[in-house]
Amino acid sequence: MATVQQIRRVQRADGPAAVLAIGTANPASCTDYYFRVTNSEHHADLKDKLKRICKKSGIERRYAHLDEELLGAHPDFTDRALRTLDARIDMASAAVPELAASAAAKAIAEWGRPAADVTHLVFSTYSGRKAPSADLRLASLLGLRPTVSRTILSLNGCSGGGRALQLAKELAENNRGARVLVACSELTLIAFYGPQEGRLDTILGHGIFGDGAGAVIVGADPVDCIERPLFEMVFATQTTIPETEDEITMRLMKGGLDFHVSIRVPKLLKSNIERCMIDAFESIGISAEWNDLFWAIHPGGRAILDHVEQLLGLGVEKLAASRRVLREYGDMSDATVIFVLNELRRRRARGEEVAEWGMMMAFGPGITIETMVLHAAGSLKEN
Ligand SMILES: CC(C)(COP(=O)(O)OP(=O)(O)OC[C@H]1O[C@@H](n2cnc3c(N)ncnc32)[C@H](O)[C@@H]1OP(=O)(O)O)[C@@H](O)C(=O)NCCC(=O)NCCSC(=O)/C=C/c1ccc(O)cc1
Repeated sequence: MATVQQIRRVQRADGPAAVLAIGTANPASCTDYYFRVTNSEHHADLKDKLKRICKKSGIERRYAHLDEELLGAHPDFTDRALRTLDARIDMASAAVPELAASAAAKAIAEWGRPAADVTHLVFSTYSGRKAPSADLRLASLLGLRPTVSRTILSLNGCSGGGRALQLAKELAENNRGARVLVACSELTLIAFYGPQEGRLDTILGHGIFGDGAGAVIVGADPVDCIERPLFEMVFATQTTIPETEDEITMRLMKGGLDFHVSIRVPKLLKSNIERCMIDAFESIGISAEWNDLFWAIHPGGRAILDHVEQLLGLGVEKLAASRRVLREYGDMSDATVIFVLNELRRRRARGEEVAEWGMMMAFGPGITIETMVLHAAGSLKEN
């Protein structure tokens, strides 16, 4: 008769969890219509503020599911005082898993194994308020098996990608043979409003947030000749900055998702992230020079990247992956860090980033800091 310890040993994977494949997707249309379609041309001061934020944002393009045609059919979305949450949730309930499915299909194709080999699904979105939720719809769109073990993370905001990847790491390392699909999918339609005096968060949101989905396959002990690890997931932690509950908030109201991002966020992160990084590397007994690492920092805004770069004395190329994702897509909340990992692996494949060890960080309401130490696996390949 086997002992419980022996059973546990057999249940656990031998090696560390690794990112085995990455896919991303965005809606087709770009967002450049805000003041025109919200009939707000008369808000000259807010228009100027949005221009100032856009100019300083480091963003050139963003994508949105809510295009002019859809908004034409739902003009009430511009007024946060109207009861539009149900209509927004209905729209998001269909579109969020569909966008996730486009990203996941690319990740599964790169992975090289059938979708039915996925054993666990971790889905993060702030757009849900329904059960069964987007994870089940995604499982059905992809043809995952009925025994797939699903977890949905809701309202984790921009740190949701980091949380989902950490959960995937734990699942993969504690269940021999597990293959975890992580999917993060966000559509800003849930929080789309016309400009309003005194609601500067809306202007900030329309300056920097965009729609996107990211998917990652995570597993330990890769199968030879089929699975090719990109990044090994070596160590992960979550930290909450004390007394910052009110700095980033999200709340579902009758008129949509009400969010607040305080102007203090970049400085609060600057004062707290280095401790998380030092603690992470000390826990695994590795001493790291910050410029010797590769970096996957959540680009929640240009100011955040500037603060991190300045604090750690990073060379200009070190945050290039985060800056490129910010420039091309904006802040897509929890999906963004997956885009950064995808960009990093492209840069590695082109020889533009050669560091062996790396740091991934995502930030969200709490203020929560998700930290993961990564190790670049040897067999990097282009998408
Ligand atoms: C690109 C920014 C916005 C501006 O650049 P800057 O170098 O700071 O420039 P300025 O200091 O001149 O600021 C330009 C204007 O932006 C204004 N601003 C500067 N942060 C702010 C501010 N949080 N509020 C509202 N005005 C501001 C600032 O007051 C100023 O207004 P004005 O004097 O009238 O020109 C920069 O501050 C920046 O990158 N901020 C980081 C934003 C940030 O904290 N992101 C992390 C959290 S993201 C997050 O939680 C997402 C939640 C989310 C929720 C819903 C969704 O659908 C999707 C996502």
